[in-house]
Order: sequence, then C-alpha cells, then structure tokens
Amino acid sequence: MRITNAYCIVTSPGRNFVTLKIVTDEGVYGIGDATLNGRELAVASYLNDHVIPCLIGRDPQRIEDIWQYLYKGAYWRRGPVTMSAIAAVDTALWDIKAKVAGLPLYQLLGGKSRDGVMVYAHANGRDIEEALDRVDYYREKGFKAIRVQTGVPGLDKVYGVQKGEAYEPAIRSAAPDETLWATEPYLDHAPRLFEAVRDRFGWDLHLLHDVHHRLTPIEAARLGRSLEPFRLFWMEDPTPAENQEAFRLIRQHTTTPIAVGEVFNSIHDCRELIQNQLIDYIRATVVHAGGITHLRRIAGLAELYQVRTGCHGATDLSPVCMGAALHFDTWVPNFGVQEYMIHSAETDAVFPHAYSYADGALHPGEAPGHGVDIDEELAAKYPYTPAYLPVARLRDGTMWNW
Ligand SMILES: O=C(O)C(=O)C[C@H](O)[C@H](O)CO
Ligand SMILES: [Mg+2]
Repeated sequence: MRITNAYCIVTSPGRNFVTLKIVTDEGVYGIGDATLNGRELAVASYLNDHVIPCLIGRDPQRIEDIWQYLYKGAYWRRGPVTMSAIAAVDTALWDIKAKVAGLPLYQLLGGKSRDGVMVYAHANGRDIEEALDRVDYYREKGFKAIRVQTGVPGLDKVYGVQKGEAYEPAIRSAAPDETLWATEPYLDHAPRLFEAVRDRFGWDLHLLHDVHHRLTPIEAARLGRSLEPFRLFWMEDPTPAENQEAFRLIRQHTTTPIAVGEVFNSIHDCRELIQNQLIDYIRATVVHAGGITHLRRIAGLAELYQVRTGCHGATDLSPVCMGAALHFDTWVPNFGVQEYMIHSAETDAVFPHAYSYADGALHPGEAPGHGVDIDEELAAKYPYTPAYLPVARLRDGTMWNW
C-alpha cells in the first residue's frame, strides 16, 4: 500500500479549520486535524511545503516509522506548528489503518475501557445569574460535568464570556482584539460564583473552572484554597506552565485538583508536572500533541502517577480531532473527562461524523476509522478568513496572559 496523494483543506464554516487528507493507491483515505487557532496557515504551509512531498510513495501502514521520520527528520524538534502538522499525518494514518482493518479506531488501541466518554459542557454568563441559568440548561440535557465561567465586576470582556449563545474567542479581523484584565476583582468574585452554583444545584455535579493562565503561582494558590469548600473537579491553567516547577508552590497550599496542558505539544512540556505529581489532569489532545501516537505516550507516563486525561475540546479543534480523541478516550485506562464545546451546525455539516451525545457522554460510534469525514464541496464554500485570539493587558497597559 502506498500514499499517492495528500493535501490540505482550509475551510471556515464560522471559524477556520485546516484538515489534511491522505489518499492511497488502494482508494482508502484518511483525514487528520491540523488546526492551530490564529496560526492556521503556518501549519498548512508546513504540511504543503515540507511534509507532503516527503509522504508521497510511503507505506501508510508504517505509522510509527513515519512519526519518527517527521519528528527526528526535521532536526528542529517540538513546537505547536511542527507537532500539529505531525498530528495531522498521524491521525490520518490511524484512520487509514482502522479503515483497512474494518474496525473503529478504539479497537486498534486496545478496545473499550468504558461504555461512554464523560464530557463537560461550558456554562458561561455575563453575571452569576446568567451562568446559573446556563448550568441549569446543561443539567437538563444530562451533563454530569459543567465548566462555569462568568464576567467579573469592573471588567468589560473576560475569557469564556460573551453576549449570546455561542462563545467564540477568535475574532475575525486583521489583528487581535485587546481586552483588560485585573486579578483582584476576579479572585474576590470566583468563590462567590461557585458558592452560588452549589447553593442552587447541590453536590451531585462535577464543577470545573478555567483560569486561563491569568494568575501568578501564589495567587493561584489563594484561588485554589478559596474554592476548596465548593469541591471543584478541577481548576484549569491557574498559571502559565512554561515553568513547571511553579506548580509546586500551588500544590503546597491547596487540595483543589489542577488541570494543565491544552497548549502543550510534547511529553517534555509535562514530564516534570507529571513525575512530581504537581497536576491531577493532563489536557493535551490529539491535534496539538503529535497525534494518537504521541498522546498515548503522554497518557502512559501520566498513568504511572495517577494523573488522568482531560483532553482539550474547544471548538477550534475540529470534529476530526474530536472524533480521534473520543476513540483515544474510549480506550485510555487513566481517563478523566473530555471537554465538549459544541460545534456550530455549519461546522458539523462540513465534517459529517459518527460520534454522538447521550446522557452526559459522547460515544465514538462504530464506523471503521475515527468516524469523521469532510465534505470537500461544502468546505470550499467557506474560504479562510483571518481570525485571532484576543490579547489581554492590565489596567496600566502592561501586556498580560490572555
Ligand atoms: O477550552 C478551553 O479550556 C480553552 O481554554 C479554550 C482556548 O482558549 C482555545 O481553545 C484557544 O484556541
Ligand atoms: Mg482552557
């Protein structure tokens, strides 16, 4: 079996996605997500200009060898652009292998470890009342785990919150939107929010919260401690994780569980966090962390230290990534939870998929491969439009972490 063709499909059904399609001489094809929010065309160029020419003629069944060839062969290791490109190839190759075998991908990974993949929804509100209504909405839909974010008094725009139904942080424009951040009002507000959620809905619900890298380690420690009475499932990205050692300080002060890793692209980004048991959940997922092949290694390391998975699943990760992640989640022994930020109807139409939601869980489906396809004709109707994630500044104008 040989790879005869490979190409990128860039489409924008409401937001930008990059998809790699690999075609073989036997007519079987596979697809992989290559979307890197706000830097989409860099990955498309990496694939088109540097990876695809090296793939033609290779045996698509040699997934491990191709992974090593692309990783070691570039000389320049790691980084989100490289690892997203490798992930797209890897995902497409696993898709092909499973289609050839006539099996859903989770069967090749080792079979089912669970009957369904527990997912968490996003309840966002401009204020506490609005957030409570959204929690209620998702509870009614059967979700067992809900992430809750609200506006903060005195701040105009806050991560996770937006007027209207669908939250989409990447704004279509030539340059990023500028937002304002202040830590003190947030630290005062967050415990009030979770107190209100527990008062109204009780304790039979997993609650999650994303700090989105905004705090210093000692501020994160204070937040974790102030949230302890409300028993969170996790507090996510409390501080930027380039300095893995910083989490030791947070850990020394709080028992609120910590989730980190949606921006990680390699096992080396989380090795110390995992080996020193400084986190409880690892958020790396298929598209940004080198595909199924590399994510499996991260999960294997994490398992040794009782760190569980919590794959990133925002809407900037395409349904192709979600499909592949659900097969991974169905198999991985140390599964924790899967993020599920629901895609728009336009996106779902471009990416027909076998996965489905029922009663708080997603199911990957039984279609051979990862079960997600792309309608190329429809995709062509949504041309790429530049869009960027916002930036954040402190009140005095200092650049901060968005
Ligand atoms: O889903 C989350 O937890 C996020 O933090 C979403 C990110 O801001 C988003 O995926 C960035 O592209
Ligand atoms: Mg996050």
